[in-house]
Amino acid sequence: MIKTEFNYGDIYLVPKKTLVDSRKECDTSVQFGPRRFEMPIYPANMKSVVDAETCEYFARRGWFYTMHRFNVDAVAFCCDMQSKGLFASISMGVNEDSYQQLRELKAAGITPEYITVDVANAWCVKAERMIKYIKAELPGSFLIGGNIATAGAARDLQAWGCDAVKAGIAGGRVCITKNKTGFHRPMVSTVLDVVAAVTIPVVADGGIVEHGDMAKAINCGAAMIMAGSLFAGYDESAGEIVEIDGKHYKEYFGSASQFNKGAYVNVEGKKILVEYKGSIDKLLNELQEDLQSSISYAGGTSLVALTDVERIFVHR
Ligand SMILES: NC(=O)C1=CN([C@@H]2O[C@H](COP(=O)(O)OP(=O)(O)OC[C@H]3O[C@@H](n4cnc5c(N)ncnc54)[C@H](OP(=O)(O)O)[C@@H]3O)[C@@H](O)[C@H]2O)C=CC1
Ligand SMILES: Nc1nc2c(ncn2[C@@H]2O[C@H](COP(=O)(O)O)[C@@H](O)[C@H]2O)c(=O)[nH]1
Repeated sequence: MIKTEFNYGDIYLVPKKTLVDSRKECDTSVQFGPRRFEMPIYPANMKSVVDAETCEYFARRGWFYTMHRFNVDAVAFCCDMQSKGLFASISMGVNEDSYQQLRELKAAGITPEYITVDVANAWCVKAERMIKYIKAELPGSFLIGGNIATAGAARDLQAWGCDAVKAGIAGGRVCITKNKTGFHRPMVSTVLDVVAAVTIPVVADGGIVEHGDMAKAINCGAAMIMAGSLFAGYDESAGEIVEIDGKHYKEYFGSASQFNKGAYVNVEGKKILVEYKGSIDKLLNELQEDLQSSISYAGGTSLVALTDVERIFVHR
């Protein structure tokens, strides 16, 4: 039997009576682990999206962030953030270089507030070992495990010790996993399944195209949303600026791209150019305004209202 599954573009939310006098009354903040953040969306832990400056910018603004894990000195990064009174949120892989970084953090007495285990398919023995290791060695860190795309994977990651899971396989803009391996699940179906399977928060990762997709992800039960291409075209994004025929672009490349890996081995990502749009401040304000508006259409004053509206599937 072939199942029908849905992406953000296949669904819409049905409006309720608005009860606030202004969209400004709608509160977009979210509790995620030990902290509360202004918005439930944050930039992807990719080298072409975030660097140390991006992370500091988001943390100072009261938004969540996660530093990527590619050639990063985790001890130096965490020390720098924490010495500035900001939280430290880092990523780890599943190989020896990541175990080494974790040993160094522990030896230096540093506990990052957040650690994300970042692999393509975290429903695997190497991620299981890493998740259990982090929970044993740095139990004070809030541990996000990803990525996964099914209820079974979500249950296992919770059982292994994750405090949150990150859901979304092969739905990203620079992803070529589905082309090269045949594996993928649309985001709405992924998030609904994963959320129903666990009692820990779920991060919906990838595939955000329209601002309204934030409300749709939350409607499906996501606590947080990770997005790459949405944040890639700005001054504060990490990618390089490229000029072609007088027009400016920013590089956006997958973590499993040849460009990021430095070799054409197990490549499951590509590099693209996205339109350069200047300062990110305008985008962040607009995302917040749009989400406030979504909450008002849901008839509420906070994000929880979005989980209690009817979801319709649109056949195109
Ligand atoms: N969200 C998504 O859909 C996807 C995201 N990515 C991103 O790309 C980056 C690289 O991901 P990833 O390749 O997992 O990380 P790494 O390149 O760090 O690989 C992790 C380790 O796991 C092994 N490994 C990776 N994939 C498999 C597999 N399918 N079967 C068995 N062993 C495997 C690798 O060995 P070996 O290389 O020898 O197999 C390697 O030792 C990450 O940042 C990830 O988030 C990549 C693809 C999909
Ligand atoms: N299949 C791949 N997925 C990747 C790669 N690098 C990152 N990613 C995933 O994409 C999202 C961002 O998606 P977007 O639609 O918001 O642009 C990111 O968070 C990762 O989960 C890759 O090389 N291959």
